Amino acid sequence: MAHKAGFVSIIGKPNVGKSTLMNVLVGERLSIITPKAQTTRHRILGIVNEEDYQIVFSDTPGIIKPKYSLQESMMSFVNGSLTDADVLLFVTDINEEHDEEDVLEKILNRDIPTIVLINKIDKALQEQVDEKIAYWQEKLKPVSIHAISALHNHNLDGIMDLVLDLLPEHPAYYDKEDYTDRSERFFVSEIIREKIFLNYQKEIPYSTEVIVKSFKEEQLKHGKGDMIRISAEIVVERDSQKNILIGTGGSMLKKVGTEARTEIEKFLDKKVFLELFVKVIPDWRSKKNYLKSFGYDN
Ligand SMILES: Nc1nc2c(ncn2[C@@H]2O[C@H](COP(=O)(O)OP(=O)(O)OP(=O)(O)O)[C@@H](O)[C@H]2O)c(=O)[nH]1
Repeated sequence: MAHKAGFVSIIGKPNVGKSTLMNVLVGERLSIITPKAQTTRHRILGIVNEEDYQIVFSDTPGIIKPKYSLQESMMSFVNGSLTDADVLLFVTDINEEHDEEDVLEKILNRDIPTIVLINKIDKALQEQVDEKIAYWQEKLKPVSIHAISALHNHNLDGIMDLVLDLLPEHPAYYDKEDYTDRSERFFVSEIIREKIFLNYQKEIPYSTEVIVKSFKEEQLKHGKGDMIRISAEIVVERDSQKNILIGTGGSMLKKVGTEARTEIEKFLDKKVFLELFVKVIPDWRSKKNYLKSFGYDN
């Protein structure tokens, strides 16, 4: 049988469940997930390899009207993923009344086969589901529409086969051993960022970036195996944010550090020693040079 390969972009508004879906489809916990909108800031690839195919999924930031440079970069990642997509998985949340015009603007007239996934139906009535299916059928005329729950892995069964049908014959784009394009360092910084999204409110998560400064493998004494020593910097925009991040007597930062370390140990399957520092860079989200050095130059 001929080999198939291609790019499948997962797109939609913030918080609809794109990262949850990608992790289920790829079978790895690659993208971080939080109840807050705009958790995903980059385009992250999740690769599914079999002998006769390679599907390269892209998780992308939720589509918004950008208000500052960081969000502009986030939207350029979305545009990039639309340029090379062979198939689109458009995810929409059945319970949220998003204004989807900006999404439609991006995907209509592109001539990319589109599958609509109406997500979070575990929280909806059948009537609502039927109504939304009719709505999206009329609006997008997609290849097919599925009412799913990514969180509960419900109704996802046929989607891989459908995607595969739509992919062209092509050699693999990536090594067949790879399951992502990102480094361990990147995932470590994402896990720390996830814990910040989960532990702080209001503007703190959105004003924060995490940079892994060092990542060193060390031998434990007495033949007890390896450990990884990681040092990471948490960047915020103002002194007041730094104080909140650290918390009274360092309590909050300690909590974030412990939660992150536990998760990083699971991810790397090694013992980890994690050190966190907080640094203020005024207005970094609007400064092109910082955005570039943090990986947002697209
Ligand atoms: N009830 C329910 N919640 C879900 C489902 N899928 C995802 N969620 C929740 O929705 C929230 C957002 O999920 P994400 O996967 O981070 O959403 P996203 O679209 O990647 O979000 P952005 O990073 O803002 O683009 C999380 O709290 C998920 O647990 C679902 O099928 N049912």
